[in-house]
Amino acid sequence: MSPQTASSSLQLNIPQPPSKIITTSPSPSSDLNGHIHAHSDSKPNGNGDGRSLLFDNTPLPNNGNTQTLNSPTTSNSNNRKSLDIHKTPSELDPMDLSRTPPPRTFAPSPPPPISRSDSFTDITMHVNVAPQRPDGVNGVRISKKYRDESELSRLMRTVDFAARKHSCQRRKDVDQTPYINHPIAVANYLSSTGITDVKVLQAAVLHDTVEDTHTTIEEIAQLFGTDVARIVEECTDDTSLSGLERKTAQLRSAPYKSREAQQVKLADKIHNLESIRRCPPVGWGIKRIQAYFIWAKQVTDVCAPAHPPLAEKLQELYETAYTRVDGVYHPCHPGVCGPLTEPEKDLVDSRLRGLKKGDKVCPAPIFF
Ligand SMILES: Nc1nc2c(ncn2[C@@H]2O[C@H](COP(=O)(O)OP(=O)(O)O)[C@@H](OP(=O)(O)OP(=O)(O)O)[C@H]2O)c(=O)[nH]1
Repeated sequence: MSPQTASSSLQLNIPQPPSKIITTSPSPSSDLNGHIHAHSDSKPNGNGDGRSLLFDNTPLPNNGNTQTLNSPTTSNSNNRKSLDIHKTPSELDPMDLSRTPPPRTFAPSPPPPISRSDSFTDITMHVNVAPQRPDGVNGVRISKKYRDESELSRLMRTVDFAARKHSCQRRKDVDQTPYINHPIAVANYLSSTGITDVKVLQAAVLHDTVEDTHTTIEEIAQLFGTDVARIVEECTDDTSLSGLERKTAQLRSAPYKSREAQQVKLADKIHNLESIRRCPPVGWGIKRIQAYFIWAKQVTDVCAPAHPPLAEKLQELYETAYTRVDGVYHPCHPGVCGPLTEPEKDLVDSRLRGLKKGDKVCPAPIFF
């Protein structure tokens, strides 16, 4: 949790259809009962040695019951990941996320399955979700005064809203970069790689507001519409879970998120990974960096078909990202990275030059 804000949480019931087939539409991202959790926390500026975040990257043998999720862009075909969708959660080793399946069938009387045809993940899933309530996000209408607004104006209002919400928060890097730089960068990754759907860009800008600030999904629905609110909800982790549980939950729910939420996820991860490569969070050792890369690749491999241009950039990052810790060069993703060349060593050095714990940080923000 952030040093700036106290932590509290409230639980909201977001109404959903009683039972539905997940194709590319809203997912059980927060939990599978249709609950989402709105939090008034800010990001932990936590440090750690990564001991609790070490994930096995060993590919599973395909036993015929396994759905293989392939990155479309990888030049490294032996890095494909398999998710066994037939084990129950209790059969899983929580430390072994490469073996973590997505949730199984939850609907008591499932309707006929419909295949996901817009991507080659081709997984069919029934999820039992909470019944619709009239007071949830489905019943929320965007405020009248915003209904005739231009898209550009709405996008700028979104950026302004997120900037206010994140104004007290800082990233975990040594410079304590203003937190808002992250959601803006996430939206920029999307718009610069061909995403023109303003709702996706708005959701990218807002994607951490519910998880990390005093913002509710209803507030977002009222100000920016239910489509944006749903994407944000899909990108919101349940912060009542432990860090490891959240990582597991992201892996499990990733295949069932809407295309739009998967696009935001890809951009979110690429910015976090680039940030780690350029300037790792203070206190992160190599084990924690590698654990984050290994886990992030598992998530982004699943989301890759939603936006191939970003998936390609991610693959390149996994194959080339090195970092240096205590004078030793390490691949950020040990399973995928190629050998480090001399020019790349210089690149790593120039990125990390002068970076050390306890360095003077940016001036403190001015509050009005
Ligand atoms: N790389 C990087 N991450 C930072 C920095 N400052 C804050 N973060 C946030 O920290 C999270 C990654 O750190 P973790 O240790 O894995 O997560 P945790 O603090 O939430 O447990 C990301 O949260 P998230 O957006 O919810 O993403 P994710 O964990 O869902 O990927 C990221 O946005 C920074 O300087 N560099």
